[in-house]
Amino acid sequence: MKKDIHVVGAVIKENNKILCAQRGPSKTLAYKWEFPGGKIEKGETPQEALKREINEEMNCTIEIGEMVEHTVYEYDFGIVHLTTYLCDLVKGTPKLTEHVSIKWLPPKELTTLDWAPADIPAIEKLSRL
Ligand SMILES: Nc1nc2c([nH]c(=O)n2[C@H]2C[C@H](O)[C@@H](COP(=O)(O)OP(=O)(O)OP(=O)(O)O)O2)c(=O)[nH]1
Repeated sequence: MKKDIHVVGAVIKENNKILCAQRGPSKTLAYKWEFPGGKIEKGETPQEALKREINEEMNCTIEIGEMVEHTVYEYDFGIVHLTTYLCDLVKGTPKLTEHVSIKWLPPKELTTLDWAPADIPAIEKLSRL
């Protein structure tokens, strides 16, 4: 049986643009675009996990708002349960640490990137904003 992987992603919005991050070459889903975030650890709420991940990954602090989308997507390596939240930056500027590239795009241009398949429902919702 495939393992269930519970993941949270931050849709960070500033000046009507959304932060998009590109995965590195040595990762699963190499070079795909995603929302910064990661796996929820034991005992964490989704919100706690997301704040921790953004702190670790991008060196900044966020405030978490409404949920955007929840999707379940079966990859060959496991079943990803992805929940995305609208977020505001409260401290710091997102830095490249784990990702090879980051971009700020207006919602309507999000579909121009090659997103991880689990993200597509969120991208479709956001691109209609
Ligand atoms: N952070 C994030 N992960 C996503 C998104 N969409 C999506 O399918 N994923 C997948 C990629 C990973 O398999 C998993 C998140 O794991 P992670 O971010 O903590 O770990 P990782 O990059 O080191 O991944 P891995 O190489 O260990 O699989 O969820 C997304 O928008 N954001």
